[in-house]
Amino acid sequence: MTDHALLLVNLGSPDSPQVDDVRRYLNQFLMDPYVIDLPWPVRRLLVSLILYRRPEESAHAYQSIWWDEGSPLIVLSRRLQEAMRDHWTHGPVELAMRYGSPSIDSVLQRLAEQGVRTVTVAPLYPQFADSTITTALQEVQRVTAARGLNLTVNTLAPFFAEDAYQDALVASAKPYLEKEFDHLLLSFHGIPEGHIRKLVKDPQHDLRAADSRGVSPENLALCYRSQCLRTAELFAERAGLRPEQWSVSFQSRLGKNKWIEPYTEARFDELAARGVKKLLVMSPAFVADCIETLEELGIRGREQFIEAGGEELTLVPCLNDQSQWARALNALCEQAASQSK
Ligand SMILES: C=CC1=C(C)c2cc3[nH]c(cc4nc(cc5[nH]c(cc1n2)c(C)c5CCC(=O)O)C(CCC(=O)O)=C4C)c(C)c3C=C
Ligand SMILES: [Fe+2]
Ligand SMILES: [Fe+2]
Repeated sequence: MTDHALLLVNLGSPDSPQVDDVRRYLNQFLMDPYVIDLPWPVRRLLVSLILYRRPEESAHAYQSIWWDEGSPLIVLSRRLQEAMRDHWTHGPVELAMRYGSPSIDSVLQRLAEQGVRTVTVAPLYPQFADSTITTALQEVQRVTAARGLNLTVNTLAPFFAEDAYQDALVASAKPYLEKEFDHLLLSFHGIPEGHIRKLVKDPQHDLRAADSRGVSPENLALCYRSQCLRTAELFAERAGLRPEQWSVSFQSRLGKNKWIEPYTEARFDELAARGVKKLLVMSPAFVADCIETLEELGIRGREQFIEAGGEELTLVPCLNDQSQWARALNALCEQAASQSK
């Protein structure tokens, strides 16, 4: 059977690190109602205000991490796509981006024209959030309906607790954990608390909880923050870390709303003040390195930590196209494909 495609979906980057391309990308990204969940006129006004200054700042940040081949996120996702071609035997392996290019629209149309009948969609996010997974799957549904594509679509569920993913994560971090370090910070991308409150109706659910132990399966399935905590707890257990050796934080806050805590920026200062000199940082919300890891943590975060009295910040690379991760992802996608048959 060669008519069953695997479609990897990631977030996407600007076409170039120039201000105009960054503005266009940010406009598409931030006007997504799953990202800024305000009524259209208010969202338009807010995004226009953000676009007054942000494109220049972000372009500067993108320029500091851009590679000759392009955006690290796209280049690394392409490399993963190539690696997956050695494993996925049911048809083509494609890559699409939720924002920018290659768009979900262009890739699904091409697959349908090639005679593909079934698509297993793999959003490349270990944890669930409306601003990542829901919006990507909605776009797949929208395009399929709008273009009248005759495609059966099945999807890979959030995989933060899957053994194959956790094993790959531990294997990727092992060389770093074997060297001397004072503390491991697991920094996840943040989201506004309101995004979680909208999904988790249980008023008892604690968005400030220090761990995910008391969380019910129903709340865990909808709460991005609890899933991040659980990702870290499972990782630490497998990696044999003691509780005082690691902690969790959330980065990339945008705007004035309350985002999930603790904030990564605050943790850098606290850890340095506590005497941590050698800090390891990993980001298990991303499967590919991107501006958030390379610039926010690797450049700005390092500067901040060292100014606060730290000595060394080492970034553990994301899973990228590591062979154990490609095998693990294929096994997870095979499961997703067979469960839907
Ligand atoms: C882990 C997954 C992600 C979640 C959840 C998420 C939510 C989210 N993001 C923004 C705003 C921005 N994010 C930006 C970059 C970016 N975000 C993710 C992933 C998640 N975002 C990735 C992989 C990237 C990197 C893209 C790249 O090209 O490398 C940016 C752009 C960069 C910048 O200007 O800082 C913004 C803006 C919001 C508002 C949000 C939840 C509501
Ligand atoms: Fe983001
Ligand atoms: Fe960021």
